Amino acid sequence: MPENRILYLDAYDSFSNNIITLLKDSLAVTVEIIKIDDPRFVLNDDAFQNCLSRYDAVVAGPGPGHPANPNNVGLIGKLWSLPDDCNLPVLGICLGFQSFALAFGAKIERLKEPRHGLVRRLTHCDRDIFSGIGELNATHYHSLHVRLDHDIEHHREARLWEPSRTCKQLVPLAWDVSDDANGAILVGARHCHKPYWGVQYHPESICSSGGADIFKKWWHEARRWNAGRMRTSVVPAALKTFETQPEKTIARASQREPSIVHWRKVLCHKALDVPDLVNYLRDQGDRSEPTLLESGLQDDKPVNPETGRFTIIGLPRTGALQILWSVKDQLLVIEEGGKRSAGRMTVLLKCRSGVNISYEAGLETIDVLPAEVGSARPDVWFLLVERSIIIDHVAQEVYVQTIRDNDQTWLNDTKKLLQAPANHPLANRSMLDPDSAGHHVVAGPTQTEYCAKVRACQEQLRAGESYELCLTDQSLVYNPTHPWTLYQRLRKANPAPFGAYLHFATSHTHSGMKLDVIGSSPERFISWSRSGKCQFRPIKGTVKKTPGMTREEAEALLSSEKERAENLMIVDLIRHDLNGVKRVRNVRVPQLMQVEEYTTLYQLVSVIEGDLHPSTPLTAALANSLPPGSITGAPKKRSCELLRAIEGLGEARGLYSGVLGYLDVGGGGDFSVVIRSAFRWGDEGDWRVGAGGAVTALSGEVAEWEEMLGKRQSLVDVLLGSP
Ligand SMILES: C=C(O[C@@H]1C=C(C(=O)O)C=C[C@H]1O)C(=O)O
Ligand SMILES: NC(=O)CC[C@H](N)C(=O)O
Repeated sequence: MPENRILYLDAYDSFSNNIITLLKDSLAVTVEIIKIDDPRFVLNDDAFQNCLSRYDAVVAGPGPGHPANPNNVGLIGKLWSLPDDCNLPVLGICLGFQSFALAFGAKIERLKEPRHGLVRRLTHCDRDIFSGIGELNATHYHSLHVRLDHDIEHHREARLWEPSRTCKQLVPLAWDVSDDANGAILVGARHCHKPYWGVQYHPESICSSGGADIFKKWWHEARRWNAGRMRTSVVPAALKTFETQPEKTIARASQREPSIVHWRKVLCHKALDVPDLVNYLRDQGDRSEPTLLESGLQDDKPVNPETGRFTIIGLPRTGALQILWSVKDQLLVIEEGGKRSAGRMTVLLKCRSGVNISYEAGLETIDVLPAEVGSARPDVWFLLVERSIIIDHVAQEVYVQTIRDNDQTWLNDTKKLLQAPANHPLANRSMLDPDSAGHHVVAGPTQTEYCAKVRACQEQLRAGESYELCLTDQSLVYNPTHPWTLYQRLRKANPAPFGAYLHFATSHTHSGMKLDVIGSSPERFISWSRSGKCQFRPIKGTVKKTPGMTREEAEALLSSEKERAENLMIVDLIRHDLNGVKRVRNVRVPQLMQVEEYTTLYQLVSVIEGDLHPSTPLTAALANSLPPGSITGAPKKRSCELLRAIEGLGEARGLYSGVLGYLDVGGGGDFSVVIRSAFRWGDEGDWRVGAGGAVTALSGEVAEWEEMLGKRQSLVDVLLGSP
């Protein structure tokens, strides 16, 4: 274990874990994290100073808000006035840098045009922490900036590196002089004699270059300063033993023992027709409704063979085990065979089954209060599925599987059924029921309202409260037609890698709860293999397919700075979520911003992967990453708080923008983001269709409105019975 210790002060940013990982990887140090509002230290300076004495240096992190607001900087604000004998080296990043500069006389001003996810070439002094760094691309995430009152226009370039008249203690180290709208922006500085450095960009971003080098140079300077003072960190013995304890947990790998699955491979005479098969299974009387997670096809090929390879038809038994969690009443219900009991929350992550998790359940994991909702709804709903039919659309194979003991008869009968030739009972069953009358739009946003919300988001972005906000809205559509009929229309209109037809219901007679879902999501949230390789595939960046639009044209539109910035922010955010999982290794980005084509839209998609340690539960990355970053914005916590107020739905987002998928009995799992989907509670007649998009400083309000319409269109068309 390395002896050197860095304290990271976390201002609730969504990139912190990337900084921490880069520090650990490039400096071979231990990094410990304290939140800026840690109650042990905010009102107790002695305790804070005592805590600092255990570290060799501090990194004061980025974050939302303004450095003059004590709630936004918390403990970071205390660093700049430490008594001399407590002083230690600090690197401030973005908000941390702004707090440093503010403390020594700089002004903090709003940029004319905020810079969120923009990459710029820096001009640096080639000295100090920038010495020998060479060309540097820097990703910026800020709305505010530090002004030293350099009159750049009227000075020779050499003056860039001298302190200004008003801030004599701050020595500039790097500038961005490429920006016509904002003028020269200070992006690096140090104190003239105290051990404080700061940068106004994100060295850890996937699109920044030289991040590790900057950290190494800073660390070199920091150690030199400590050596000059003969300062060493004091680690109490108790802390040392505490740190070695987690090693013991490695032996827990046995958690991954798979349950016993009985299965048969089926040789089919022709490709199975999924609706025919589901129709047949639905007619089989004594069971619950089949659950369908379908990989959509176009011209008999998977729409996306990477994410949409398998179709999984689940056949839950009547009275199957279900586990439900409700955020509003904090109630966990376990139901099996019609009987109910209460249990502890920890049961949830051990069950392997079909699962849906609402946006609000995700908010609960990041300590954000959800919107006030009228009635308690299940926010997590697990359903144990013992029998299933799996169609592999790539290898063109079909499997029948069960985890029930002594289920050979069912296995054999189902195999026979699937093998039978073309004129068997499965054929031609997918006649659609006629549409029931009376469907209509019940409620939805108007353009005026939506555009006002886009502007409200942009005001928060300009104020530095967020870097990107994924604004969404909900429309209600009444259509009493059977959901299965509606799903069959949807799968034709908008075949997607994460098609879903689900009917969940509790059997309890008094407060029976029902949920219908029809979905056509293009977006994988997370999948993980039994060996612990996990993958996120955020979509961010959308272009509507207009008649005659070529892929080249779509690529040109999606390569704009606005679309790339939106995507980059979410890539960095998801890297952070994944880097925050205990003992995760090798977080990487094998695909950065590639264009993927769907039925009605072109989208920009990135892939983030990492490897879970054998001692880490396989569900850890899922649990650590809710709600999905692509439907929140960044930084996640502050953005969700702002969205709650701006969206003002007076309603939960519910399953929309939550996640839906399965945990397989062997330990793997695959979850989509619930978008391009509709859901309906049994006690309400109306389908809820959510849609939205990321708002950045560069967004146009009408374009955002149109993007939202484009995203909800296929669902609204299906629900309104349009051809
Ligand atoms: C919010 C939605 O989509 C999300 C937002 C996207 C965007 O801003 O480009 C793209 C895909 C989704 O992550 C939606 O479809 O309702
Ligand atoms: N990345 C950051 O730390 C941002 C700092 C500050 N909230 C701004 O927008 O300028």
